[in-house]
Amino acid sequence: MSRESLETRLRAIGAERYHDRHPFHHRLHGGQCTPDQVRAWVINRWAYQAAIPMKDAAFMSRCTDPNIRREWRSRIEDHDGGVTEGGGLRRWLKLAEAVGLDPDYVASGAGILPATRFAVEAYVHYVREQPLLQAVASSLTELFAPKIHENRIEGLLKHYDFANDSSLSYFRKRLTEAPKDVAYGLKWVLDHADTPEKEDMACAALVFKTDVLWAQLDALWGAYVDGHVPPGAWRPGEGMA
Ligand SMILES: O=C(O)c1cc(C(=O)O)c2c(n1)C(=O)C(=O)c1cc(C(=O)O)[nH]c1-2
Repeated sequence: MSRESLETRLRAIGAERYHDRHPFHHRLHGGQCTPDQVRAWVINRWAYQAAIPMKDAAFMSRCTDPNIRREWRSRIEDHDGGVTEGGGLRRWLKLAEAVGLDPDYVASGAGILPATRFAVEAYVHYVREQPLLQAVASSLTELFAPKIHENRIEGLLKHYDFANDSSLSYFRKRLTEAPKDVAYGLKWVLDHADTPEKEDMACAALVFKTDVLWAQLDALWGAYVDGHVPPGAWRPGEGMA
């Protein structure tokens, strides 16, 4: 298979399975979420945000080639930032404050849905344990992230009072961060998936990752749209500023 056809295959996986197609995102971006459903999303998505730099550290701990580590380390910097200015994590907590939550509550990870925690942990374990090709390929959902971030900025600004440049700064910043990460990741995968078996492995990694993302939104829907909140998970009214 050529590089082009592998890239086409990877993009087709996104077109079919990326979480922009999930009904929770349609609801969120279309203005149909209640304030508590938005809060539930902010609280649970923190689990993913908090785990991303840890999975990138796990990835880097496995790289013997300093060239890969040099490229990869900005991902951790993007999320953690410096002591004074912070990074993506701190920007996420600005969103938490804007929707009325106590940022310390959100950052504590309390109230996160069990299925969300399991999905996020599965991603970190996957990147720690699978061959590097799959570990890199699993990050390629970011090929599809700028489009969902743009749609989200537009949808939230249009429909919700809490949305403004400050509360949505996380997403705005990702629009410039994600493309550089994914350009490197995609090239690396296309360079290294040089047999049909490896191509299949790269595609399977991307499918796995779309499942990680989808499962988090299924959990959110079950708890806060259908109303089956599991024991110990956040209940409206908790963790408010
Ligand atoms: O809002 C989203 O839909 C979304 C999706 C993804 C993704 O596709 O995994 C990431 C992000 N955002 C994101 O902000 C982010 O920093 C990020 C890092 C990664 C990764 O796998 O390394 N995915 C994503």
